[in-house]
Amino acid sequence: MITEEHIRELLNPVKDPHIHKTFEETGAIENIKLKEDKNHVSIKIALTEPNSSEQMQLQQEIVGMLKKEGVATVGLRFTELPEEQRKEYLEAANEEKEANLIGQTGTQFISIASGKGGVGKSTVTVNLAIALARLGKKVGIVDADIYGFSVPDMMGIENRPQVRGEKIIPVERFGVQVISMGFFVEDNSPIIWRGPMLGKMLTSFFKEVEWGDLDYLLLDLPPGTGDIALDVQELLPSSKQVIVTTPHPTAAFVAARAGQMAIKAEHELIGIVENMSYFESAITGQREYVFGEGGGDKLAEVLETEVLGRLPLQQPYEEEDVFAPGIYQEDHPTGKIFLSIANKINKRCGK
Ligand SMILES: Nc1ncnc2c1ncn2[C@@H]1O[C@H](COP(=O)(O)OP(=O)(O)OP(=O)(O)O)[C@@H](O)[C@H]1O
Repeated sequence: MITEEHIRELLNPVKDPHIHKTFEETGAIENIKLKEDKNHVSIKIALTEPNSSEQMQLQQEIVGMLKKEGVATVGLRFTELPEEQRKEYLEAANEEKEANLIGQTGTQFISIASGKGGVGKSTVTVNLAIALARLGKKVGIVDADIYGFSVPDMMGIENRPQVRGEKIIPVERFGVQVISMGFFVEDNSPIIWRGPMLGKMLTSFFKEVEWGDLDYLLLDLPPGTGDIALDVQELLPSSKQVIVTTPHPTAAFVAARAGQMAIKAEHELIGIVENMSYFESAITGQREYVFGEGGGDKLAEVLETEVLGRLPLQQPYEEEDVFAPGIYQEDHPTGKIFLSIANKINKRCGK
């Protein structure tokens, strides 16, 4: 009959499927009981994620191993590792996964999401990235808004990325490293993308680009809660999210769905940016709430987060020497609001 010691020896190198640590490292084997008369073994094992599909596979693997050693029947019981240990392991595994993706550790991914199109998501992404760079941070943008990529135009980028060896070098503008779907499309022609291609495209934007050392990588996602948003949640499990809405209650209601999806996937919501909040008359200074009021606050209440800032309805200055139609200069009233939002985000991310 097999001994307890032999079972431990056999199972110690088996890995917890979600964190790639061995049972010996996690202390997963909580209990082993042998019934010699019936040649029966029962084992209690603690995992980071019990009841997953990976657990079924593991179960078969362990039963197979023990039967090979002559055990007649095997009873397995799975429990969860203690919460603190579990959290620590999962966070480390997430970081490792993301570091493998872009070839470095310590980058905070922030996805910029909205419920519907045209609310200013790309405007917020590029200006927030530039504001973070103005604070001295190393910042990148992935323009993953495949149907409506507008980042290159907004930033006035005319050149295309260079290729060095196997890697694509992002285009640098205003101190921000940029990769956009728009760089890889001829003549602005529309693209028809299907599910699996989207996932591949996003992975290439991380893996095949030489990002260098980044503090923040901002992702401009397509509006809504489609495939790309799901891919991001899968690929970047510790990414945080900022939601852009207009003050109109309907826009906020739609944006709530994007936020709820992030919460479900345990992604931290940093907060809401309310865009086109008001129009301020240059003559009288009086504010008019052209698109309604209260959307951002309502959304923050529903999603239990805060409004990071409210942006007025106002165009950037047109400066010929730095012509970039979507960028607010540092001394522009809206540029100052972006700096204040960037400061809040920086504090929240502990950078
Ligand atoms: N606060 C603002 N004041 C004036 N114009 C703005 C403001 N915010 C955005 N815009 C303008 O509104 C238009 C849409 O903005 P933007 O492309 O950022 O939205 P989006 O949500 O990313 O849209 P899409 O989902 O279609 O990509 C742009 O022309 C932009 O310049």
